[in-house]
Formats: sequence, structure tokens, C-alpha cells
Amino acid sequence: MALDGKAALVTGAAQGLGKSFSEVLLQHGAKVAMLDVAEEAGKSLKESLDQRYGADRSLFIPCDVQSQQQFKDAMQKAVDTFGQLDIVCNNAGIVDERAWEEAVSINLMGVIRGTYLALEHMNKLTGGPGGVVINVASLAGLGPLLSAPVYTATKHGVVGFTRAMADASKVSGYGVRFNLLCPDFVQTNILSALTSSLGPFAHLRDSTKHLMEKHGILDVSQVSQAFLQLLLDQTKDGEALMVLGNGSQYYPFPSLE
Ligand SMILES: NC(=O)c1ccc[n+]([C@@H]2O[C@H](COP(=O)([O-])OP(=O)(O)OC[C@H]3O[C@@H](n4cnc5c(N)ncnc54)[C@H](O)[C@@H]3O)[C@@H](O)[C@H]2O)c1
Ligand SMILES: CCCCC[C@H](O)/C=C/C=C\C/C=C\C/C=C\CCCC(=O)O
Repeated sequence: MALDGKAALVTGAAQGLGKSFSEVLLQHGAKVAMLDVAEEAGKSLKESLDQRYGADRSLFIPCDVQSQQQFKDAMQKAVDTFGQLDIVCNNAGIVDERAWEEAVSINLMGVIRGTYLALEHMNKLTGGPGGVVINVASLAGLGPLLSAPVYTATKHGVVGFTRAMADASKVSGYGVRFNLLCPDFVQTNILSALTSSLGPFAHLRDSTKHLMEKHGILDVSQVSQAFLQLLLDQTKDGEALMVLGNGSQYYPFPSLE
């Protein structure tokens, strides 16, 4: 898929991985609607991107992915502004083992909501242009992160949901590809999850810290290159691209057929 002239939407775009994905999209000629609850950071990101790419190439829309109405309105605003939607990246996520229902609401329900709303605009069967949805899971979507069981569960949920959607889309003829990004630890603010955010697993913080030291910590640019790979390679559908210190590789899921 060539990105020049395409219209994209990224959630959790004000900082960290979402910011980096938005910049990569702009660098390759796409227009981007950036959604986030962090209004100040989002507005100042938009101002700095306007200087480099022009004000008509991006939008910042305050939006909590937990709200059906806010998310629906934000996606409609992106479509009204850019004319259509070709790429959606459901990236917003948190680590909070104490407020675990909120973590499920953002990390899993927000991704399901964003995927269904994206289909309303992209599904070829209902007049949409087709396109690609990339859901951001984690290596913790493929195996356990012991200090964060609920985070682990949400990311496993994102993996299962996205793979099932890819199959449903293929069989139904929606014309939309669905893929997953599963990064190892990345240098963003999420890594500074306060001990209190780990709730009953705060005593396992050091163990996660040791795991980080063993694995190393990725730079956001390594993950956004993998994001780009998933966007551009039209043959990838229902795949989970792991982003590791020594490169990216597709997870070999066993066939259940
Ligand atoms: N950093 C890592 O080590 C790592 C590794 C694997 C996967 N991930 C995943 O990558 C994604 C991005 O995380 P990050 O590392 O860039 O973290 P981050 O904290 O830097 O960025 C997350 C962004 O999501 C936004 N957000 C939070 N709740 C929201 C909501 N309800 N609605 C809209 N926006 C909301 C935040 O304001 C923030 O801008 C997450 O899904 C995370 O689970 C991160
Ligand atoms: C092997 C799994 C890698 C998954 C990465 C995951 O998606 C992101 C996790 C985010 C946070 C990790 C959870 C809790 C943090 C616990 C300790 C951090 C200690 C950091 C420090 O003190 O320097």
C-alpha cells in the first residue's frame, strides 16, 4: 500500500509510539488524525508538525477511546476533513493493575470500539475504500508479563480479536487487512509505571526491571519502522509482528484447521 495521499487515524497519538507512528505516516505523504486524552500535548504536537508538514496534513482531536460518542465523532471528523479513511491504528493503552477495569476498558474495549468504527468507514461492502487496521498489542499479548496480569490479558485479547477480525474480513470481503504490532519494551512514559499502578504486583517490579535489562529497551523509531512494514506489505493480514532488539519477526501461530 503506497501511503501518499492516504488518510490515517492514530489513537494515543500525543506522545510515545502513537506520536512516532503519526510522524512516519506524515513523512510518507499520508494525512493523519491524531486522537488522545492528553489535550495540551496533542495540541503542541500538532503545532510542531504543522511547521514541518503544513497545517492541512494533520488534525488533533481530543478523544477518550472509552467513550463511544467521542470516538465516533472523532472518526467522523477525520472522514469529513480528509474525505475518507484508509488506515486506523488503535494504539492508546495504559498499565494499571490497580484500576484494572479501566485498563480493560482502554486497552481492549477501546481497540474493539476503534476497529468496529473503522469498519463503518472502510468496509468495501458498504462503500468504503478498504484499507488496513493495525492494533497495537505487545509481546505481553503472546506471553505473560508477571507484574501485570491484567495488562497481559488485555493484550492477549487484542491479539485474539484482531486475528479473528482478519479472518472474518477475508471471508466476508470487507477489503480491510488487520494486523498486530507486538513490541518488546520501548522507551516511552508507559515504562515508568509507578509501583502503585502495579497494585497487588508491586513486589514484582524488580523482576520486570531485570527483564528489561535482559531484553534491552527499544527506541520508538524501531517500532515505527515495523509499523511501516505492516502498512506497506499488502500480503500481511492477520499477522503479529514482534519487534525485538535484534529485529522484527512474524509470530508463528499454530494453525487450528
Ligand atoms: N512502551 C512499551 O514498552 C510498550 C511495549 C509494547 C506495547 N506498548 C503499547 O504501545 C501503546 C502505546 O504506548 P506507549 O508506550 O507509547 O505509552 P505512552 O504512555 O507514551 O502513550 C500512550 C498514549 O495513550 C494515551 N491514552 C491513554 N489513555 C487514553 C484514552 N483513554 N483515550 C485516548 N488516549 C489515551 C496517553 O495520553 C498517551 O498519549 C500501548 O498500547 C502500549 O500498551 C508499549
Ligand atoms: C516481555 C514483555 C514486554 C512487554 C512490554 C509491555 O508492553 C510494556 C510494558 C509496560 C510497562 C511494564 C510494566 C510494569 C513496569 C514495572 C517496572 C518498571 C521498572 C522501571 C524502572 O524502575 O526503571
